[in-house]
Amino acid sequence: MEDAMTTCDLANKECEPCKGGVAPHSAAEAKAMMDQIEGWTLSDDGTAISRRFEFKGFAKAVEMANLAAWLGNKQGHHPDIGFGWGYCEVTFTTHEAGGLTENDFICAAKLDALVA
Ligand SMILES: C[C@H](O)[C@H](O)[C@H]1CNC2=NC(N)=NC(=O)C2=N1
Repeated sequence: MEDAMTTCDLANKECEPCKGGVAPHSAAEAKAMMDQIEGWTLSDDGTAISRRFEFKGFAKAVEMANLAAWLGNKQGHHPDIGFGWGYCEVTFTTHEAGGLTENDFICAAKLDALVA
């Protein structure tokens, strides 16, 4: 039996271009995916995942924002990013699906791998 997908498997996948008409994960499917990523929070409505990175100072927060932006651009799947002194908050959702798809979890796992 194939063992459950792990973070490293997800991190080795590439995002599929967001095609319209793709159904988002159900809340149950999204919840099941959460144990394959580290430190992310599922939104109350189950449509997005966020991770808050905390740092001393502003420069590291900007660096993290740039890293998340670079990853999103490379994958063609873009995060929403908020940052300020001491923190950077990264959120993934699939806008074209109106919720979460595998792309969001792939990007989260890739970001986890970059900061590990
Ligand atoms: C045409 C282009 O691939 C799409 O507009 C992409 C761009 N980046 C995206 N990023 C995210 N997070 N969700 C999307 O639905 C999305 N769509």
